Order: sequence, then structure tokens, then C-alpha cells
Amino acid sequence: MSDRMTVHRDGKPIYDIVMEENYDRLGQEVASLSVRDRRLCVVTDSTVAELYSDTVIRQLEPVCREVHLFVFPAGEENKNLDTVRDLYEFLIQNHYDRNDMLVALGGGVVGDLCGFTAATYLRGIRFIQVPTTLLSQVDSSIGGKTGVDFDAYKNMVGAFHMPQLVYTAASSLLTLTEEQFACGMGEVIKHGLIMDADYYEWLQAHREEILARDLSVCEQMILVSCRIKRDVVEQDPTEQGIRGILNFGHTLGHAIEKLMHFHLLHGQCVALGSVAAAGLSAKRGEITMEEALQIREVFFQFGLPISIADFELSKEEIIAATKNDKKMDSGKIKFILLHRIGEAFIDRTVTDEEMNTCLDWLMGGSDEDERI
Ligand SMILES: NC(=O)c1ccc[n+]([C@@H]2O[C@H](COP(=O)([O-])OP(=O)(O)OC[C@H]3O[C@@H](n4cnc5c(N)ncnc54)[C@H](O)[C@@H]3O)[C@@H](O)[C@H]2O)c1
Ligand SMILES: O=C(O)C(=O)C[C@@H](O)[C@H](O)[C@H](O)COP(=O)(O)O
Ligand SMILES: [Zn+2]
Repeated sequence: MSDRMTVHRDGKPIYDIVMEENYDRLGQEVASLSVRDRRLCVVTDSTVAELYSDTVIRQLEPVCREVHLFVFPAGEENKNLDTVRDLYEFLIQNHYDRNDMLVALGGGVVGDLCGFTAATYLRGIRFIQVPTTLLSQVDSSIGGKTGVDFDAYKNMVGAFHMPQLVYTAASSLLTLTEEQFACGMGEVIKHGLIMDADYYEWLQAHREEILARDLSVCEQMILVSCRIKRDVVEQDPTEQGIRGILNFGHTLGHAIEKLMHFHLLHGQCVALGSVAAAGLSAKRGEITMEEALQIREVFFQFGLPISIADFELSKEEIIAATKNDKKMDSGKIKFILLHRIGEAFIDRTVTDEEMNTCLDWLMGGSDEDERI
């Protein structure tokens, strides 16, 4: 299946999201960006380089002047300014100028880091996203949020910088580990919960095909998620308001990710944060407790953690970590809650006591029932 959609800003088309089964059309798509006399630097991590860099470079070489490859070690712990510095050095040594372009080949770590380098090198050069994880195909490659972590502070240094193209080859899902695939489902389920109750139902109805990575079902899912994310970022590209709902599950999620020093993956932390936010939405009487319990079950069934009982984390340190993060907005914590399944809202009134109560829910074992 082949599909595409356009992302607009202020009503003007900015870039296309292209969905293909493999990389056969990548060269053609990149050629349409006028790169014949340009250098292209493929930026990727050590795992993805082994799997896909040869195929991608074979697509790019015939359509541009020269292709370079920059590889850094895989893992969130390398999404930092040291790696950005190495990449700046590489670009300078190879005489990259403002007409040249970067190609982010990999998951969200590669996309965020490469996008940030593109946003800042020579005050901004073009880049494209070639996302290879489910998470990056449905979320991080779209919308222009780029950045790196600073110490363990998530995405603390960054810029909004839109890609010129997002090219997804769905078959790259087949080489992901189960754990990494599940991480993408964390953001996918988030999309249903915040914007589209029918999609949330559809995900549950197609769970077996999704987990078996039936490519036609996965492509349908990626397209719906891309549409949801596209529709939100078009309304609010720089997160002045509504885009904040894409942060559902991230207030506590980022705090847990930081405290675990990235030993828990982003999608896993989003799942934990979402379970807690659903619990709090129920506690506030926005959704029913049955719905909150069912949300927790859905994350669990897609292979995501729903308990932090086995980690050495206290509720107090998690709450303290939320206050030390970008989620503080004019002295108030920014929390995303659900009015109902399929409709989220931004709340700045969540108290420490409420966070404490909803964290109780994550302290139980995964087989334990309601503790809230
Ligand atoms: N910018 C945004 O809007 C946005 C949105 C969501 C998440 N993020 C960021 O994205 C990051 C998480 O992204 P991620 O989950 O893709 O992690 P990741 O980029 O670390 O990729 C996960 C792992 O899978 C490997 N991998 C990638 N593609 C593969 C493939 N096709 N086959 C086998 N292995 C493959 C990678 O080498 C890595 O080890 C976090 O840093 C998060 O903050 C950003
Ligand atoms: O695109 C957005 O906006 C999001 O919030 C998507 C999130 O899934 C993503 O993790 C994002 O990087 C979080 O951004 P941050 O500004 O909270 O660091
Ligand atoms: Zn996220």
C-alpha cells in the first residue's frame, strides 16, 4: 500500500508524509526536493546503520552530488549535546553548507537529534525524516519538535524545525524487537485516548493482527495516527495551546524516564504516565473507574508496563521530578487529563496530593486491581 498526506502551516503545504512498504521510492521522493547538486548526510545509530544504511544510500546516491554517513551508538543516553557536537564536527570537516541536507534514518532518538542539528547548524539547514521505529513513524517524525536531553532532563534543549519530507517504509517494523514495537503502541494508544474513541476501539479489535505486525493493518494504523498528529500540529505548530494534549502521559512519564536514567524506554514511560493520568481522570469524575481500569488493561495487552512496583522509585521523588521539568508552566504543573475517551484537556490545577493518589495506582503489581 502506498499513501501520502500533506502537513500545512498557516494553510500552506510544508511537507509530505509518504507511506510505502519499502525504500524503493525514497530516491524519487528525495529527488523532488531539488538535491541534484547537494550533499546529503545520512545520520543514523549503530543498530539501524547495520540494517538499512546500505539500502538507503543506494537510493540517495543517484539523485544527489555526494552522500555521507554519520553513525552514533544507539540509545537514549546518546541523545545529547556531545553527539550533536560530533555531528557538527563531521559536517564542518566535510564542508557542509546551507544548501546541503541531513537525512534522519532511525527512531525518535535519531530524528530528534538530527533535526536539532539541522535546526542549529549554520542557523538552520534542511532535513528529512526516514523513521524506522513504530514510535517515530506515528509520532516523533511529524510536527518538527527536535531536541536533545541535558543531563537526564528530557528534551531540555531543542527547537521547532520542520522536516522537508517524512518517508516511512512500513516493512522496517519487521526488524524491531517486541519491546520497541510496544513502545510505539504507547503513543498510538495515546492518540486514540486523546482524539479518537473509534480508533481506540479499532486498536483493541485489531490487537492480534497489530501484534503479529500484519503490515496492511499496521499501515492503516500508522496512517490514522499520522493524521491525528498532523491535525493537532497544524492547529498549533509551536505548542501555544492545543498541541499540549499530545503530552498526555508525559508529565509523570518524563519524570519516571529521568529518574530511571533512561533504563525504561520512552514509550514505556508514556504508558505508565497515561495509566496514572487515566486514574486521575476517573478520580476527578471525568471518566468512569471501569474505563480507567480498561485503559490500564489495554496498555498491558499491548506489552507495556503498568506498574512501577519493581523499580526503586518513590512517589515523592517522582512528584519532585515533575517540578524540575519543562512541564512546569508559570509555576503550575501542566497535566493532560481525559474528559472522556477520545477527548483530552490541559489542566493546571493538579495538586501534589492528587499526583500522590494516582501514583498509588502504579505502585500495585500488574495483576492487582483498583488501588485508587
Ligand atoms: N519529537 C517528537 O515529537 C517526539 C515524539 C515522541 C518521542 N520522541 C522521542 O523519541 C525517542 C524515542 O524514540 P524511539 O522509541 O524510536 O527510540 P530509538 O530511536 O532509541 O529507537 C529504539 C531502538 O530501536 C532501534 N531501531 C530503530 N529502528 C529499528 C528497526 N527498524 N529495526 C530494529 N531496530 C531498530 C534503535 O537502534 C534503538 O536501539 C525519545 O527520545 C523521545 O523523547 C520525540
Ligand atoms: O509532538 C508533541 O507535541 C508531543 O508532545 C509528542 C510527544 O510524544 C513527544 O514525546 C515529545 O517529544 C514531547 O515533547 P516535550 O516538549 O514534552 O519534551
Ligand atoms: Zn512521547
